Amino acid sequence: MTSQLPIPVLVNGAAGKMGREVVKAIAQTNDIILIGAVDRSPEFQGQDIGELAGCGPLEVPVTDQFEPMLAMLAQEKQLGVMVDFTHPNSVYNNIRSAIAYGIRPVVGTTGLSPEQLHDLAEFADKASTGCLIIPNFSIGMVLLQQAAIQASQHFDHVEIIELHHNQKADAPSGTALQTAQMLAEFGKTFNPPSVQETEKLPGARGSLGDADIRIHSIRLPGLIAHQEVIFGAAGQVYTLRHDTSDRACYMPGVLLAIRKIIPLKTLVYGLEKLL
Ligand SMILES: NC(=O)C1=CN([C@@H]2O[C@H](COP(=O)(O)OP(=O)(O)OC[C@H]3O[C@@H](n4cnc5c(N)ncnc54)[C@H](OP(=O)(O)O)[C@@H]3O)[C@@H](O)[C@H]2O)C=CC1
Ligand SMILES: O=C(O)C1=N[C@H](C(=O)O)C[C@H](O)C1
Repeated sequence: MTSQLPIPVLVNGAAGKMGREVVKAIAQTNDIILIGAVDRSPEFQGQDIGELAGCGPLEVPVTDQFEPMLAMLAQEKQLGVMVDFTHPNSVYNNIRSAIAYGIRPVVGTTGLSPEQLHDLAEFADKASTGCLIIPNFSIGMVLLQQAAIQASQHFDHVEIIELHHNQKADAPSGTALQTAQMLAEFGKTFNPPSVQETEKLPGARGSLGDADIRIHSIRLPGLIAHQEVIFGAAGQVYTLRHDTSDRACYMPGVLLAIRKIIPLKTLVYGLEKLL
C-alpha cells in the first residue's frame, strides 16, 4: 500500500489576519504541510510563524522573498500549492509568478479586475496549471448566493449591501461583485426605473454592478464581513443576510481548495464549483 505524501504549501501574506488563520488550520491537518511563510511586514521577519499564528512553534522558513520560496517549493517531490491572502495590488503578479514556477495558486485575495482574471485564465490554461480564485471561502456565503439565484427568478428588483471592517483595501467586496455577476448570468436585467432619480450626493445610490444591481459598501471598525441581498416587489421585501464572527469560518473552504487543486489544469473561479 502506498501512503500519499502531504501536499506542500507556501502561505503568502502569512502575517495577516487571514494568513495566520491559514497557518493554524494547516498545522492541524495530517495531509497538508506548511513549507514556508512569506509576508512583507517588517515585524514578521525573524519570527516563528506558528507562534505568531497562535498554534505553537513551526520550524519553517519565514521571509519577505516570494520568488526564492516559489523556487524552493518547485523542488519538492509533490506538486506544491501557494495560498495567497495579500493585497489587491500584488495578487495578480503573485499568481503569475506561482504558475510560472508550476505551483498551484489558491487565492483568497480580492480586487482582481475582469481583465486580470481573463489574462490569468489564459495563462493557467497555457501552462496546464490549476488555479483557484475564490472570492469567499465560507459555505454560508455559497448558500446565500444559491438562495439569491433562486429568488432572482421571481423578483425584478434587488440591491446588495456589503459591510466590512475598515482595514479592507478594496470596495466593493469581491463577494458582492461575484453575487451580482451570478444573478446576471441568467440574462435578466434588474431594477427597471420607476422615476427619474437625482443623486444629491454622488454615490448616494451605490455603484452599479452587473445586470444593473446596485452595490453599497459600508466600512466600520467592529465589523468583520457581512452581506445582505435585498429583493423587493409590491408589498414584500425578501432579505438574505450572511454574517461572519470569526475568520475560522473560511478555513474548511481553504483546506478543501488545497486538496482539490492538484489535478486541475485550468483556472476555476468560486467555491461553489468545488462543492
Ligand atoms: N476569499 C475569502 O474568503 C477572503 C478574502 N479576504 C481577502 O484576503 C486579502 C487579505 O485579507 P486580510 O488577511 O484581512 O488582510 P491583512 O492586511 O490582514 O493581511 C495581508 C497581509 O499580507 C501582507 N502583504 C501585503 N502585500 C504583500 C505582498 N506584496 N507580499 C507579501 N505580503 C504582503 C500584509 O502586510 P502589510 O500589513 O505590511 O501590508 C499583511 O501582513 C484581502 O484581499 C481580503 O479581501 C479576506 C477574508 C476572506
Ligand atoms: O476583506 C475581507 O475581510 C473579506 N474579503 C472578501 C471579499 O472582498 O469579498 C471576502 C469576505 O467578504 C471578507
